Parts: sequence; structure tokens; C-alpha cells
Amino acid sequence: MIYTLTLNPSVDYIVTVDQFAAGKTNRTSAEMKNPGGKGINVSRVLNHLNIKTKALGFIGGFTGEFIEKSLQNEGVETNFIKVDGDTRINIKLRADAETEINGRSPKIGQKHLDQLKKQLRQLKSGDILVLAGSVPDCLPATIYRELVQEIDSNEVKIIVDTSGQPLIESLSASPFLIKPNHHELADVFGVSNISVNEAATLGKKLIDKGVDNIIVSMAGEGALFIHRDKTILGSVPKGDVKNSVGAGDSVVAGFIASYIYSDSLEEAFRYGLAAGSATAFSEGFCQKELINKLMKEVSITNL
Ligand SMILES: Nc1ncnc2c1ncn2[C@@H]1O[C@H](COP(=O)(O)OP(=O)(O)O)[C@@H](O)[C@H]1O
Ligand SMILES: O=P(O)(O)OC[C@H]1O[C@](O)(COP(=O)(O)O)[C@@H](O)[C@@H]1O
Repeated sequence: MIYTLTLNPSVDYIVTVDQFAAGKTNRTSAEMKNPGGKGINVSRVLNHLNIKTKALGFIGGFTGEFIEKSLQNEGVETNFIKVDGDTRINIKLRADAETEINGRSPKIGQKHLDQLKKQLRQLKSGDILVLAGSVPDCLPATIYRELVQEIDSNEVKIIVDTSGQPLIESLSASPFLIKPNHHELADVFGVSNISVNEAATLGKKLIDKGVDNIIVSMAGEGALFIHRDKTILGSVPKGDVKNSVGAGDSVVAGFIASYIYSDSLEEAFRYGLAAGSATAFSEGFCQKELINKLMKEVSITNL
């Protein structure tokens, strides 16, 4: 089974304002409310690709109910733990530039954390666990590593998509895959504005810390796939970007979807990039047909 864990889900309120004026009353020309958060997005994209997952995490209040109902309506299996307080609302403002305001998590108590640990103890050899998104303020930055320690089997593949200190702390859990974007990778080393070659060098340092595979996404500039004995540069298709929310999560979902069938890391990397771009070029999340079309435009070069 593939499990996704979103400690800090969100309702993504995506609003389009034709000409945004700061400090004025602006009116939207379009708006959407979607269940969001990185693990939840991975589950939703995999569901589009007819792959079953179970979405885990903490939800609360009317926003939490909205997320749970929306996922159930789409056919995504969930096993959320209910907390007091409302799940956050993240604002995605589409104007000339795209601006994001991501909210804070409601409080998560010890009893909720214990419930989650109990769920994780059910995971078995061959399962995949995707730990994705920011860590709520009330939990330690080491939480992903601590949660992985609850799993009995060593044969569960761990995938981590987070940033900052939680990403650094998760490295010692020996993840099968991490997917920072180039800013997040640079951040781990306290630098900024890294070139592709610098990203490859920094990525290899994380491999030395025990990560099996790394995808460093660089939006429209392509992506790197780094494994112990090889580094690959992937191109991404050219197109009209309509929506960048969930594009990174689609890379993770696409990678998993391909890997579980092909067992090929290179194919999975290419499919992940095609899925990321298919989401970027769509109003909602990627669909199979567009991913397959874009696959032909993703080329890879060994570095
Ligand atoms: N301008 C673009 N053109 C084509 N594909 C894009 C573009 N921006 C994003 N993507 C797709 O979305 C993926 C993730 O984007 P990126 O911004 O690197 O990640 P994140 O959303 O995690 O910050 C890319 O690897 C690519 O497949
Ligand atoms: O947990 P974080 O880091 O605040 O991110 C949550 C946000 O990221 C998203 O999962 C989108 O992520 P990507 O665009 O990186 O794929 C949104 O649905 C959500 O609002």
C-alpha cells in the first residue's frame, strides 16, 4: 500500500485577480477551493492515475471536513486523525506574479501523535510512505525521523518532500527519495542562487548522508536526478504555465506511479517530470493523456 502523510493539510484558496493593487479593494475574476497539502496532493494525483493510496494526517474543523469529504468524493481512501481547531487555509494569489500565503497548523496534542504512531506501526514490508509538507510549529523538526522509527519493517520505502530543518533532520531516516527544489536544496547548505552544477554537487553530498535518490526540480529549467553512481539532467517540456500549485507534488506522484510498474529509476524520473509539467500546463492536476504526450518531450543526459 502507498501511504501519504500530511501533518499540515490545507484548503488551497486559489484566487485570480486580473490587476492586483496592494492596499486597495481587489475583486477576483476566478476562484477555486481545493483540498491541499503535499501528501494529499500526491494521493490525489495518484488517484488520477488509478493508483490507490491511503491519505494520513491531521485535520480539524470545517476546513478539515471539506478536505475529508472532497477526497472521499474523488475516491481517495483516508484515515485522518481529528484535532481541535481548523485546518489552515492557504491563499494562492494569481495576478501578474503568483503569491502564496500559507497558514499555520492547529495544535496537535500528544494523544493525536500517539494515534499516528499507532497507524504507522501497521505498515508492512513493500509499503511506500510519503512524508510531505511543512511540519506544524507545535511539533519538533525531527518528527519525520521519529515517525519513521515507529515502522517495524526496514522494507518500507520512505519518500520525503519537505524543506528547511525538517528536511535536514529527515536525512538520517535514509529516505529512498527526497525531492527538494533547487532553492530548498541551496537552503540546506545555507547558500542561494545555485547553478545546475552546484546543485549536482550539493545533491551528491546528501547522497553521502544516506539518501538513495534525489530529484532536484528547477521549475521550467529542468531537473536533476542524483543516485550514488550517476547524475542525470532532465529537460522539462515547454508550454504555457497555468497552475504551479501541486506541480512539485505531481513530480513525486508521477515518479511513484512509474517506479512501481517499471522498477526503472530513469523512467520514473522522466514520468515524474512529465507529470509535474502536465500539472503546470493544466488548470487542475495532471491527467494521464497529457503526461503520456509530454513524456516524448522529456529528454535526459548523463552529467
Ligand atoms: N515553467 C515550467 N515549464 C514546464 N514545467 C514546469 C514549469 N514550472 C514547473 N514545471 C514542472 O513542475 C515541476 C516542479 O516545479 P518546481 O517549481 O521545481 O517544484 P515545486 O513546486 O516543488 O517548488 C518541474 O519539475 C516541472 O516538471
Ligand atoms: O506544507 P507547506 O510547505 O506549507 O506547503 C503546502 C502547500 O503546498 C502545496 O501542497 C503545493 O505544493 P507544490 O506546489 O510544491 O507541489 C499546496 O497544496 C499547499 O498549499
